[in-house]
Amino acid sequence: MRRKLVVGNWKMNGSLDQNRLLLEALVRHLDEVKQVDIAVCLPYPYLFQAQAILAASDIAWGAQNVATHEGGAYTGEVSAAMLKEFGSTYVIVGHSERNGAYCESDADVASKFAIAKQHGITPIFCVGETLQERESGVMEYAIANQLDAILSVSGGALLDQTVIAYEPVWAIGTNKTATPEQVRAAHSFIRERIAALHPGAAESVRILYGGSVNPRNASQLLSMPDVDGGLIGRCALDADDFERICRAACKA
Ligand SMILES: O=C(CO)COP(=O)(O)O
Repeated sequence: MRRKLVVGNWKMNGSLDQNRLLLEALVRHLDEVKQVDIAVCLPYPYLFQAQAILAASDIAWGAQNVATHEGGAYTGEVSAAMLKEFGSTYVIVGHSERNGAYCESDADVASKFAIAKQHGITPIFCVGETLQERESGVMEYAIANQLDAILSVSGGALLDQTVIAYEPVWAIGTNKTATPEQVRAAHSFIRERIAALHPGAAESVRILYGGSVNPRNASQLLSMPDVDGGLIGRCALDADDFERICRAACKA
């Protein structure tokens, strides 16, 4: 039985003052929510602050990206070892906002995934189709390609105990949530694809849905078969909304 996981992706939002209020509110609101795992992935400069405020709680924290290299002359990059020093449990890799704007390749994402695992950080690997791919009927092909990039570099065994987020690009930040049936179909496709290569990993990997999840649609989306939680953008920036989504996940 997989435990549900709800992760807030704060993206490039926050300030020391805003974060303190939000993190302290999350600690208070979520103190008694024990049935699901909860985490926030915030911008690098605030990992230290998250560590200070969340360490005594059950809420985990992590980053939104990681370097493909261990260290050295890579201006502007942040290594997995550095994330680990600040207590990061998770790191998001392959988010579509990075693939598009920063030209991250499948090979880059596969390296990030592998290096995070080597440092004991759980990668949250994002996959998902564009609207054009869905409308032209190649959605499964697109997702399979993204998955295979990881499977070919890391092998199925590395997927054990990791997290995949299905985030249809057209549903991110748009209020166009995928329907429960679309979510179910995509999640079951992802699990079957992994099972074909590595049945053990397919059972343990948690598959989250991300894309315009809010307190009103969370119960239905998160209770679909093969959905093991959510990756939440905008609604993770509001303590009440995030709490309601976490509570919905408990009942899902
Ligand atoms: O990109 C997302 C999470 O990684 C989803 O963002 P929204 O929940 O704001 O649509």
